[in-house]
Amino acid sequence: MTQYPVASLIAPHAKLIPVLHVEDPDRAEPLLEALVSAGIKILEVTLRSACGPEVIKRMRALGTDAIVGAGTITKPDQLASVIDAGAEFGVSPALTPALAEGARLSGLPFLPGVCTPSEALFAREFGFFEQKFFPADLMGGLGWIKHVDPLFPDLKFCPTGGISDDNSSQYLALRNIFAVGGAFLAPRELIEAADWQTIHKRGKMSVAAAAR
Ligand SMILES: O=C(O)C(=O)C[C@H](O)[C@H](O)COP(=O)(O)O
Repeated sequence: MTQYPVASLIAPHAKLIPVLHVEDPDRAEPLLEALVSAGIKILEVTLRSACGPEVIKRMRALGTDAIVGAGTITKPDQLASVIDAGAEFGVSPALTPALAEGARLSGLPFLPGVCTPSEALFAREFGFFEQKFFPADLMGGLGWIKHVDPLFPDLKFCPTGGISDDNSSQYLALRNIFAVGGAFLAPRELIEAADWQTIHKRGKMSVAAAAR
C-alpha cells in the first residue's frame, strides 16, 4: 500500500511542530527565524488565514533547512495552492473521502486528522499510516494513544490539541508517536505582537521540555 510519509521528513531531533496562525505575511520571515534559531526544524502554517500560502512561500524563499508545511487543509481544492506555494507537507484536522483522494493524488506528504479508531482505519485504507490525532486532549490524550497501539501497530500519530511543555515529553515517549503539534510553540498573540524574542525564548524552553 502506498504511504505518504511525513515522519520520514522529520529528523529525530525535530519532534515539535508549531501550528501557526499568521494574519500578516510580513510576519513570515522573522517568525521563521525566531523558531529555527530556537531549534524548531519543522512547522505548519495554517490556512486559517487567507494569506497562509503567501506565508509558506515567503518562508520557503528564506532557504533555511526548516521543513514548511500547510495546515488546516479541509478541502481538496486547497491542495494545489499550497503545493504551488512550496509546502513540503499538508495537514488536515479531519478527513473525508474527497480530501483523502485529493491528497493521495497530489503526492504531497499528508497527515490526515483522526480522533476515533474508525477514523484511523478509514485513513489507513487510503494509505495514510501517519496521522494527526486531533483534538488529542478532548478525545482521550495519552490513554487513547496507548489503547490503539496494540490494535494498529503500523500506525503512528502526531497528537495535537492541548499539547504543552507540561505533557509533550510524555507523549513523545510513546512508541507510536513521531511528533507533537501545537499553537503553544508560537501563540497567535505573540505573532501578532511581533514578539520574536519571546517566541524564540519559549521555543528553546519547549525544545528542552520535550527532551526531558
Ligand atoms: O488548525 C488546524 O488545522 C487544527 O487542526 C487545529 C490545531 O492543530 C489545534 O487547534 C492546535 O491546538 P492547540 O495547540 O491546543 O491550540
